[in-house]
Amino acid sequence: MLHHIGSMPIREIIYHKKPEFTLGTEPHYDPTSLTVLHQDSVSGLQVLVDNEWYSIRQNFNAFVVNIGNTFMAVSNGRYKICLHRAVVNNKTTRKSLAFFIYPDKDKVVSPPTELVDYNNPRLYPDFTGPALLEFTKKHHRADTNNLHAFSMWLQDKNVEA
Ligand SMILES: O=C(O)CCC(=O)C(=O)O
Ligand SMILES: [Fe+2]
Repeated sequence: MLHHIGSMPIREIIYHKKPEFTLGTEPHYDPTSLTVLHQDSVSGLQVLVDNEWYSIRQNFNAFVVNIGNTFMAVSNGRYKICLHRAVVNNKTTRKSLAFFIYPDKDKVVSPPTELVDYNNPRLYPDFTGPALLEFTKKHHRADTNNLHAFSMWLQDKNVEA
């Protein structure tokens, strides 16, 4: 289900219970700037740290804030994306509200000059939100070179244009 508040979509995700271990979402990075998640009292969200999956303790009174690829690019790599997935519970249906924050469509994503210097060269080229979304839809990459792959794709696209 997709609701819109201004240009910012909120999605209600319902994971119906399944008897066997099933993935609700494949491991992925969010293309957003930030994703704000509100989870009900059923656990299911997991993050990959040092090659191990850890469950995020569910807390109805808290939000989980995920850094997306756009934020990683705008911070010139200082803030890191985190691979995550949702697993389906075998006893209870789980509900999660996801609030996806994207840059305005026509804004160029570029890090502030303060974050770029000799020791911290530009990691990613300028891009727009819609270009990153197009890439994410076409190539669902869940590896740490996600933004690098996007940069290469963007270059090829610009050469073609
Ligand atoms: O259901 C969740 O808690 C996570 C959903 C998610 O990662 C996403 O929609 O990008
Ligand atoms: Fe996600």
